[in-house]
Amino acid sequence: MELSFYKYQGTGNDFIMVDNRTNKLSKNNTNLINRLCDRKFGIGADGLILLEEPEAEGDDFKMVYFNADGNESSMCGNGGRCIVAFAEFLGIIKKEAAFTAIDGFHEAVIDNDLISLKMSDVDRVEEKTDSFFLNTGSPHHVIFTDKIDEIDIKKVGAAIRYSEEYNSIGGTNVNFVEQLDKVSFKVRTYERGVEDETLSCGTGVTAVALAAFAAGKVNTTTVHLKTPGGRLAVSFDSREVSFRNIWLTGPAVQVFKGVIECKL
Ligand SMILES: N[C@@H](CCC[C@H](N)C(=O)O)C(=O)O
Repeated sequence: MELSFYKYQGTGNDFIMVDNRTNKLSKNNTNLINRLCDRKFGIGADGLILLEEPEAEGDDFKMVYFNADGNESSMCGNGGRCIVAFAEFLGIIKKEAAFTAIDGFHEAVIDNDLISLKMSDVDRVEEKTDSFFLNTGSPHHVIFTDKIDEIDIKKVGAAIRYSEEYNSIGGTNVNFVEQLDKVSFKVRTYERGVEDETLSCGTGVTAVALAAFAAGKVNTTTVHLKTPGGRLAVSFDSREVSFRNIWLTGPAVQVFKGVIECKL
Protein backbone atom coordinates (compact mmCIF):
# COMPACT_ATOMS: atom_id res chain seq x y z
CA MET A 1 0.00 0.00 0.00
CA GLU A 2 1.23 3.54 -0.81
CA LEU A 3 0.65 6.00 2.02
CA SER A 4 0.76 9.78 1.50
CA PHE A 5 1.89 11.66 4.56
CA TYR A 6 2.96 15.10 5.79
CA LYS A 7 5.59 15.80 8.41
CA TYR A 8 4.94 18.58 10.98
CA GLN A 9 6.85 19.89 13.98
CA GLY A 10 5.73 22.01 16.93
CA THR A 11 8.77 23.36 18.80
CA GLY A 12 10.71 20.30 17.66
CA ASN A 13 8.12 17.71 18.77
CA ASP A 14 7.65 16.03 15.38
CA PHE A 15 4.73 14.12 13.91
CA ILE A 16 3.72 12.17 10.83
CA MET A 17 0.34 13.53 9.79
CA VAL A 18 -2.07 11.42 7.72
CA ASP A 19 -5.34 12.59 6.19
CA ASN A 20 -7.33 9.48 7.15
CA ARG A 21 -10.80 10.69 6.18
CA THR A 22 -11.09 7.62 3.93
CA ASN A 23 -9.91 5.30 6.76
CA LYS A 24 -7.02 4.04 4.63
CA LEU A 25 -4.72 3.51 7.64
CA SER A 26 -5.89 0.97 10.21
CA LYS A 27 -5.66 2.09 13.85
CA ASN A 28 -4.73 -1.42 15.01
CA ASN A 29 -1.48 -1.71 13.05
CA THR A 30 0.91 -0.99 15.95
CA ASN A 31 3.93 -2.49 14.13
CA LEU A 32 3.39 -0.36 11.03
CA ILE A 33 2.94 2.88 13.01
CA ASN A 34 6.03 2.07 15.10
CA ARG A 35 8.01 1.40 11.90
CA LEU A 36 6.82 4.64 10.23
CA CYS A 37 7.99 6.60 13.31
CA ASP A 38 11.37 4.84 13.41
CA ARG A 39 14.16 7.32 12.61
CA LYS A 40 16.34 4.68 10.90
CA PHE A 41 13.83 2.31 9.23
CA GLY A 42 10.93 4.71 8.59
CA ILE A 43 10.04 8.39 8.20
CA GLY A 44 10.99 9.24 11.78
CA ALA A 45 8.82 11.06 14.32
CA ASP A 46 7.83 11.30 18.01
CA GLY A 47 4.31 10.28 17.03
CA LEU A 48 1.76 9.75 14.25
CA ILE A 49 -1.54 11.61 14.00
CA LEU A 50 -4.62 10.75 11.99
CA LEU A 51 -7.00 13.48 10.87
CA GLU A 52 -10.39 11.79 10.55
CA GLU A 53 -13.99 12.76 9.75
CA PRO A 54 -15.68 14.45 12.73
CA GLU A 55 -17.97 12.34 14.89
CA ALA A 56 -19.45 15.13 17.03
CA GLU A 57 -21.80 17.76 15.64
CA GLY A 58 -20.10 21.12 15.03
CA ASP A 59 -16.58 19.61 14.95
CA ASP A 60 -14.29 20.19 11.96
CA PHE A 61 -12.38 16.90 12.35
CA LYS A 62 -11.31 14.19 14.80
CA MET A 63 -7.71 13.73 16.05
CA VAL A 64 -6.28 10.27 16.77
CA TYR A 65 -2.79 10.25 18.31
CA PHE A 66 -0.19 7.44 18.46
CA ASN A 67 3.16 7.55 20.23
CA ALA A 68 6.31 6.50 18.32
CA ASP A 69 5.98 3.03 19.89
CA GLY A 70 2.86 2.54 17.71
CA ASN A 71 0.31 2.63 20.53
CA GLU A 72 -2.64 5.01 20.62
CA SER A 73 -2.14 7.27 23.61
CA SER A 74 -3.54 10.17 25.57
CA MET A 75 -3.62 13.83 24.43
CA CYS A 76 -0.71 15.47 22.61
CA GLY A 77 -0.65 19.27 22.95
CA ASN A 78 1.99 19.97 20.30
CA GLY A 79 0.33 17.42 18.02
CA GLY A 80 -3.00 19.19 18.62
CA ARG A 81 -1.47 22.47 17.43
CA CYS A 82 0.10 20.71 14.41
CA ILE A 83 -3.16 19.06 13.33
CA VAL A 84 -4.83 22.49 13.34
CA ALA A 85 -2.11 23.75 10.94
CA PHE A 86 -2.69 20.60 8.83
CA ALA A 87 -6.46 21.18 8.76
CA GLU A 88 -5.87 24.74 7.55
CA PHE A 89 -3.48 23.42 4.87
CA LEU A 90 -6.14 20.93 3.71
CA GLY A 91 -8.74 23.73 3.54
CA ILE A 92 -10.96 22.13 6.24
CA ILE A 93 -10.77 25.23 8.47
CA LYS A 94 -9.80 28.89 8.16
CA LYS A 95 -8.47 30.59 11.30
CA GLU A 96 -10.51 28.74 13.93
CA ALA A 97 -10.98 25.05 14.64
CA ALA A 98 -13.18 22.80 16.76
CA PHE A 99 -12.25 19.14 17.12
CA THR A 100 -12.42 16.14 19.41
CA ALA A 101 -9.41 14.16 20.62
CA ILE A 102 -9.14 11.32 23.16
CA ASP A 103 -9.53 13.73 26.11
CA GLY A 104 -12.58 15.49 24.66
CA PHE A 105 -13.43 18.71 22.83
CA HIS A 106 -10.79 21.30 21.84
CA GLU A 107 -10.93 24.73 20.22
CA ALA A 108 -8.01 26.41 18.46
CA VAL A 109 -7.14 29.76 16.91
CA ILE A 110 -4.51 30.52 14.25
CA ASP A 111 -2.79 33.91 14.50
CA ASN A 112 -0.10 34.19 11.80
CA ASP A 113 2.68 31.75 12.81
CA LEU A 114 1.19 30.93 16.19
CA ILE A 115 -1.46 28.35 16.99
CA SER A 116 -3.30 28.47 20.31
CA LEU A 117 -5.00 25.31 21.53
CA LYS A 118 -7.54 25.18 24.35
CA MET A 119 -6.58 22.35 26.68
CA SER A 120 -8.75 20.22 28.97
CA ASP A 121 -9.70 21.66 32.37
CA VAL A 122 -7.51 20.57 35.29
CA ASP A 123 -9.10 20.03 38.71
CA ARG A 124 -6.24 18.64 40.71
CA VAL A 125 -2.52 19.25 41.21
CA GLU A 126 -1.14 16.56 43.48
CA GLU A 127 1.77 17.72 45.62
CA LYS A 128 4.28 14.97 46.40
CA THR A 129 7.42 15.06 48.59
CA ASP A 130 9.65 16.78 46.02
CA SER A 131 7.48 16.90 42.93
CA PHE A 132 3.96 17.38 41.52
CA PHE A 133 1.62 15.20 39.48
CA LEU A 134 -1.26 16.33 37.27
CA ASN A 135 -3.15 15.29 34.17
CA THR A 136 -3.41 17.88 31.40
CA GLY A 137 -4.86 15.40 28.89
CA SER A 138 -1.77 13.23 29.46
CA PRO A 139 -0.21 12.33 32.84
CA HIS A 140 2.75 14.47 33.97
CA HIS A 141 5.22 14.27 36.85
CA VAL A 142 6.89 17.67 37.41
CA ILE A 143 10.20 18.17 39.27
CA PHE A 144 11.71 21.60 39.95
CA THR A 145 15.51 21.73 39.98
CA ASP A 146 18.30 24.31 39.75
CA LYS A 147 20.61 22.05 37.73
CA ILE A 148 18.50 21.07 34.74
CA ASP A 149 21.43 20.74 32.32
CA GLU A 150 23.22 18.26 34.56
CA ILE A 151 20.37 15.73 34.65
CA ASP A 152 20.48 12.51 32.62
CA ILE A 153 16.87 12.95 31.45
CA LYS A 154 16.57 9.52 29.81
CA LYS A 155 17.91 7.65 32.86
CA VAL A 156 16.14 9.60 35.62
CA GLY A 157 12.97 10.06 33.53
CA ALA A 158 12.70 6.32 32.75
CA ALA A 159 13.18 5.41 36.45
CA ILE A 160 10.18 7.60 37.39
CA ARG A 161 8.08 6.67 34.32
CA TYR A 162 8.45 2.94 35.14
CA SER A 163 8.23 3.33 38.93
CA GLU A 164 5.63 1.34 40.86
CA GLU A 165 3.92 4.62 41.77
CA TYR A 166 2.68 5.03 38.17
CA ASN A 167 2.10 1.37 37.21
CA SER A 168 -1.67 1.56 37.58
CA ILE A 169 -1.96 4.42 35.05
CA GLY A 170 0.41 2.90 32.47
CA GLY A 171 3.34 5.15 33.41
CA THR A 172 3.79 8.90 33.21
CA ASN A 173 5.66 11.59 31.30
CA VAL A 174 8.34 13.33 33.39
CA ASN A 175 9.22 17.05 33.24
CA PHE A 176 12.37 18.60 34.71
CA VAL A 177 12.03 22.35 35.30
CA GLU A 178 14.31 25.25 36.18
CA GLN A 179 12.92 28.71 36.89
CA LEU A 180 14.54 31.42 34.73
CA ASP A 181 12.74 34.53 36.03
CA LYS A 182 9.38 35.55 37.56
CA VAL A 183 7.37 34.27 34.58
CA SER A 184 9.63 31.83 32.68
CA PHE A 185 10.87 28.29 33.07
CA LYS A 186 13.25 26.03 31.19
CA VAL A 187 11.68 22.59 30.64
CA ARG A 188 13.07 19.22 29.53
CA THR A 189 10.65 16.29 29.15
CA TYR A 190 10.99 12.52 29.13
CA GLU A 191 8.06 11.26 27.05
CA ARG A 192 6.25 8.01 27.67
CA GLY A 193 5.80 6.09 24.38
CA VAL A 194 8.89 7.70 22.87
CA GLU A 195 10.90 6.51 25.90
CA ASP A 196 13.41 9.32 25.59
CA GLU A 197 13.72 13.07 25.94
CA THR A 198 11.83 14.93 23.19
CA LEU A 199 12.57 18.52 22.16
CA SER A 200 9.25 19.73 23.59
CA CYS A 201 5.97 18.45 25.04
CA GLY A 202 2.78 20.54 24.92
CA THR A 203 0.79 18.81 27.64
CA GLY A 204 4.08 18.76 29.60
CA VAL A 205 4.71 22.52 29.53
CA THR A 206 1.02 23.02 30.36
CA ALA A 207 1.50 20.83 33.45
CA VAL A 208 4.64 22.79 34.36
CA ALA A 209 2.84 26.16 34.14
CA LEU A 210 -0.05 24.97 36.34
CA ALA A 211 2.24 23.23 38.87
CA ALA A 212 4.41 26.37 39.08
CA PHE A 213 1.30 28.46 39.80
CA ALA A 214 -0.05 25.95 42.34
CA ALA A 215 3.37 25.91 44.06
CA GLY A 216 3.44 29.73 44.28
CA LYS A 217 6.49 29.99 42.01
CA VAL A 218 4.60 32.43 39.73
CA ASN A 219 1.70 34.74 40.43
CA THR A 220 0.82 35.61 36.82
CA THR A 221 -1.67 33.56 34.79
CA THR A 222 0.51 33.57 31.67
CA VAL A 223 3.69 31.51 31.94
CA HIS A 224 6.52 31.28 29.39
CA LEU A 225 8.26 27.97 28.77
CA LYS A 226 11.61 27.49 27.07
CA THR A 227 12.11 23.95 25.73
CA PRO A 228 15.11 22.56 23.76
CA GLY A 229 12.95 22.93 20.60
CA GLY A 230 11.58 26.44 21.14
CA ARG A 231 9.29 28.67 23.15
CA LEU A 232 5.69 28.11 24.23
CA ALA A 233 3.26 30.06 26.42
CA VAL A 234 0.46 28.81 28.65
CA SER A 235 -2.31 31.03 29.97
CA PHE A 236 -5.20 30.05 32.25
CA ASP A 237 -7.86 31.10 34.76
CA SER A 238 -7.37 29.70 38.23
CA ARG A 239 -9.49 29.09 41.31
CA GLU A 240 -7.18 27.67 43.99
CA VAL A 241 -5.81 24.50 42.29
CA SER A 242 -8.61 24.23 39.74
CA PHE A 243 -7.74 25.55 36.27
CA ARG A 244 -10.05 26.55 33.42
CA ASN A 245 -9.67 28.30 30.04
CA ILE A 246 -6.17 26.85 29.61
CA TRP A 247 -4.50 27.85 26.32
CA LEU A 248 -1.23 26.51 24.91
CA THR A 249 0.37 28.81 22.29
CA GLY A 250 3.32 28.28 19.95
CA PRO A 251 4.41 27.64 16.37
CA ALA A 252 3.50 24.57 14.27
CA VAL A 253 5.22 24.05 10.93
CA GLN A 254 4.89 21.73 7.92
CA VAL A 255 8.37 20.34 7.21
CA PHE A 256 7.87 18.07 4.17
CA LYS A 257 5.45 15.70 2.49
CA GLY A 258 5.96 12.30 0.88
CA VAL A 259 4.68 8.91 -0.14
CA ILE A 260 5.87 5.71 1.52
CA GLU A 261 5.35 2.10 0.53
CA CYS A 262 3.92 0.21 3.53
CA LYS A 263 3.89 -3.56 3.91
CA LEU A 264 0.71 -4.28 5.85
N1 LIG B 1 4.16 15.16 22.90
C1 LIG B 1 2.92 15.26 23.52
C2 LIG B 1 2.50 14.25 24.54
C3 LIG B 1 2.17 12.92 23.86
C4 LIG B 1 1.59 11.88 24.77
C5 LIG B 1 2.58 11.29 25.70
N2 LIG B 1 3.77 10.81 25.09
C6 LIG B 1 1.88 10.19 26.49
O1 LIG B 1 1.77 9.05 26.02
O2 LIG B 1 1.41 10.49 27.59
C7 LIG B 1 2.48 16.67 23.83
O3 LIG B 1 2.93 17.59 23.12
O4 LIG B 1 1.62 16.86 24.68
